[in-house]
Amino acid sequence: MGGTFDPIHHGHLVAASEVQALFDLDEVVFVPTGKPWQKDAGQVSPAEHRYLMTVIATASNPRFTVSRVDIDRPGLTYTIDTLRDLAAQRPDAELFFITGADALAQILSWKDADELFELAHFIGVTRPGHELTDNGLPRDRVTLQEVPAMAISSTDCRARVERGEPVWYLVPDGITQYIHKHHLYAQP
Ligand SMILES: Nc1ncnc2c1ncn2[C@@H]1O[C@H](COP(=O)(O)OP(=O)(O)OP(=O)(O)O)[C@@H](O)[C@H]1O
Ligand SMILES: O=C(O)c1ccc[n+]([C@@H]2O[C@H](COP(=O)([O-])O)[C@@H](O)[C@H]2O)c1
Repeated sequence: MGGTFDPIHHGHLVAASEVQALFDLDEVVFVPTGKPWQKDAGQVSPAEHRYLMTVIATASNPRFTVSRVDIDRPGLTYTIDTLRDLAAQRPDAELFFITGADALAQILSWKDADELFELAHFIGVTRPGHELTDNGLPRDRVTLQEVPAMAISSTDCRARVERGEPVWYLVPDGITQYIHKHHLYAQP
């Protein structure tokens, strides 16, 4: 599962857990982006903070791991490179890329979109406020999957912290503590 994870929240974790169980996946690899090219670079927290929060949030699940491939690769982050790196590290694995309905709708604008579908099967999960459609996508390489709806976004979590509002229970407890300890999201 790729994402900016700024911060990781329970929407990500529920989606990953549900897909792991339904597709009987051996491992869910969370891959924090290095430099997401479709997001404003100045607005994204340093990669090491996002990586560490992802490690903390996933530590208790034996099937969840975190990969540094995107944050250690210089330059902008493209999923085509993520999948090539993961495939090289796990030559025998069948790869699935878990993504939200909003990201899936944009996938044809991603770098080397055609080749993406050769490297992985894409699982698009429901996300409140975004319709789940696979228009124009190869049916045999994309599966749409309903997961329990969690109306949580990283944008909202950041805004809540900035306004001094709680994010308890939207993110794992360790993430709330990490955000406060490191004064993320422009807290006073
Ligand atoms: N509540 C949610 N339910 C299901 N999928 C989600 C949810 N939140 C995010 N996702 C999906 O997880 C992936 C990574 O998301 P990302 O890290 O960008 O989080 P985000 O909450 O969308 O962040 P932001 O609000 O900063 O854009 C994306 O594919 C996104 O669609
Ligand atoms: O490869 C691309 O061109 C591309 C463009 C936009 C997003 N992505 C990937 O989609 C995932 C979710 O991205 P985001 O920005 O919604 O956090 C993450 O793994 C990104 O690297 C990939």
